[in-house]
Amino acid sequence: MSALKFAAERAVAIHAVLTASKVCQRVFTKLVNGETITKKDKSPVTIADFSAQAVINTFLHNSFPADPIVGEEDSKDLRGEEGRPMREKVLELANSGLDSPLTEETLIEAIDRGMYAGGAHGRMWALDPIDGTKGFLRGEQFAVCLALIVDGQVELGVMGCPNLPVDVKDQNGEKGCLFITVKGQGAFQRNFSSLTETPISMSAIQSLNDASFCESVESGHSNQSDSARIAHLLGITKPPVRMDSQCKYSTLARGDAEVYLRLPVNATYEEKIWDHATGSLLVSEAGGIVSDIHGKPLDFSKGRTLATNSGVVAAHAKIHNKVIEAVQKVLFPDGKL
Ligand SMILES: Nc1ncnc2c1ncn2[C@@H]1O[C@H](COP(=O)(O)O)[C@@H](O)[C@H]1OP(=O)(O)O
Ligand SMILES: [Mg+2]
Ligand SMILES: [Mg+2]
Ligand SMILES: [Mg+2]
Repeated sequence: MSALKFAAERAVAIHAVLTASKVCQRVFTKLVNGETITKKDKSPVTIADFSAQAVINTFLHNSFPADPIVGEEDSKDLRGEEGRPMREKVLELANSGLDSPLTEETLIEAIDRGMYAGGAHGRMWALDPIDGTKGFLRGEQFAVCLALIVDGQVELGVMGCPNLPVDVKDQNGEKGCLFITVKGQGAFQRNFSSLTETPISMSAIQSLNDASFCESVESGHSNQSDSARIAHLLGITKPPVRMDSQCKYSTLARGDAEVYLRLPVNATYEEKIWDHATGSLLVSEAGGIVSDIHGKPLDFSKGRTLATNSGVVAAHAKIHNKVIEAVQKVLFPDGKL
């Protein structure tokens, strides 16, 4: 029997994401002053974001040295005298997850290996070292997300969700889930603590009345009043499941909710490829459809952003059409785009 496609990449990605997730867990709830800064775009970044990117980029470079990486973070804020205090903390934290320690120089190099511009040709990795940094800082959900993109198509995705309960019905039980998917090979979940992978799939609900939908905690990331109107139009009665990060996609993929709405709050924001690559493949391999608000597939070939898409709508394949109809009715009542 020949090995499954991307078996080597899958194994490396699992090891890299699991190690980085544990690095993040090490400082989770323990961040002190000087370990979080605000980026130019006003979003937060912590020593854990930088360390997780350094760790994953190092694993990728060791195994696939020719592969470029589109990663969210860069080393600007860690450079020079001003960046020294944070740089030293990032170095210590990153090295806690690596067998061969990085130096200050190789740390910066590792982080900046994520500056690739993306595009339509060849292999590249997309990395969000901590997706949902705001959730991480609040002590809630966040995800370490890594995907392999080949010629603009997402082929593999691994997501670590350190704070996600292994079983949604046991919110106080074990936490720490790893989600794994390869195109054409299905979607799987395993616990951080075990090697056993279990296939997951979306729930096949009969009626939208029974559905629940996920959206961002942050009203600045997704329009929550539009989503309430869409849910009402669809006959959804359950309150929204608000959750940070791509944990929303894994929540759908394992059947704990049926619809994910990410509705633009302004006309200029372009979604980033690392915010959707892993999650969207998980959902489509679990039986769902992921598109933008117009029903158009997400296009990962346009560079670092989903420049030709607007928002995200994910749902079980059987109801995706209906959800798009409702989204269009609410967002474009005159039929104009
Ligand atoms: N205006 C915006 N619209 C949509 N997403 C945004 C916006 N601003 C930031 N984000 C991104 O939303 C993601 C978190 O989504 P969620 O709210 O679903 O957890 C982050 O990756 C964040 O990017 P960044 O990492 O640059 O802050
Ligand atoms: Mg993100
Ligand atoms: Mg991030
Ligand atoms: Mg960020």
